[in-house]
Amino acid sequence: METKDFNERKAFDETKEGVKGLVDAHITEVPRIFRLPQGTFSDKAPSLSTSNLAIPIIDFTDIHVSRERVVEKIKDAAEKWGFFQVINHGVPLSVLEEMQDGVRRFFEQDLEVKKSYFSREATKKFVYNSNFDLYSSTACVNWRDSFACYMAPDTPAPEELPVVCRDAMIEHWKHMMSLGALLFELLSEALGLSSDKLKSMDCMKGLLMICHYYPPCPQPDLTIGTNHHSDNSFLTILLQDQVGGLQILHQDCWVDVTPIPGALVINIGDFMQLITNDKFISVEHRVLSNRTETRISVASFFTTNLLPNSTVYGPIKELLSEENPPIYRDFTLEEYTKGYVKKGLDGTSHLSYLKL
Ligand SMILES: O=C(O)CCC(=O)C(=O)O
Ligand SMILES: [Fe+2]
Repeated sequence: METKDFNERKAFDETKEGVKGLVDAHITEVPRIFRLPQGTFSDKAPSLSTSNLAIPIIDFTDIHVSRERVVEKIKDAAEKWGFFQVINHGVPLSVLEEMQDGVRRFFEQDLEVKKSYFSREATKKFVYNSNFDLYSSTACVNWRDSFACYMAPDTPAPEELPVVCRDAMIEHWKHMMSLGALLFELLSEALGLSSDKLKSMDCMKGLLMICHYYPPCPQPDLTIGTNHHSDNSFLTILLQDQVGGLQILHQDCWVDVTPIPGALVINIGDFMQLITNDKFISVEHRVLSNRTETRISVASFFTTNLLPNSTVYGPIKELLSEENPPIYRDFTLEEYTKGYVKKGLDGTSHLSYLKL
């Protein structure tokens, strides 16, 4: 990173006010460090023929009576899209709405209180900052502020969480654990394995909750809310509001993940692609900025990421054969995540790092 770039990033960081601070100061032009390289949006625009493509929507209403049908749909979505939306998943709408309100309350609270949570220390339970990869990524800084908290395996005590979003986070986390358990069962079945296979591999041991706040942007075409990336998780459950802007790369086209009230977006992460030996795919996605509205999202990542965890993962033996030999070497989540964080969301996949 050039010195000029570094200095500008540091100055931004030291305000501890994030992107919201710039917007509150009524800037009219996007600062240099947030600007995308020219032409970014012209490479893979959704073409006319694919603009009506939509990621699968799976209804869990009758899951108890038609589990096989749901498993079939999940299998198809995990193999071809890496993304699907779930409706009638059992998480009450009030819990989801309260979580979004909690995120808004956190970012819009008294500035000094908010700044007291500002940190880049990976060991802290709860951290608020803007762009986790601010000092490592060579890509432009993103138009987004975030806070992050490991909710499992060691769930924080309520006092360790900000008062404005504490109850909402705990309630949301409980529901993510039960929905996560169901999803890991269904995914195991979709792989032709016993229902508890993925859970028994500790895929849900860790849950990292990251809440994003995307302020409106005066020049949305010059920057981006989240650079394209795939997730370093086994599975991610995403709650997005109704603003829109999330897109996934499908058959070389960017496809909108259109918000559906009450739905949750589910996506396969890198670790799932690795252990399924590419049967399920971890798909790249990004978030566009917009001129008028603040967007809020809550991502629940099933992973222990940087927490100490010596479990060694590799392609699941039962899925391998002579015709389907392992594509990836063994790894730990910590090792993978260190490389992922160092690289940052620079638009390249980290999966190739483990290729045999
Ligand atoms: O804000 C979103 O909708 C997506 C965020 C995301 O992709 C992530 O946190 O990995
Ligand atoms: Fe993501």
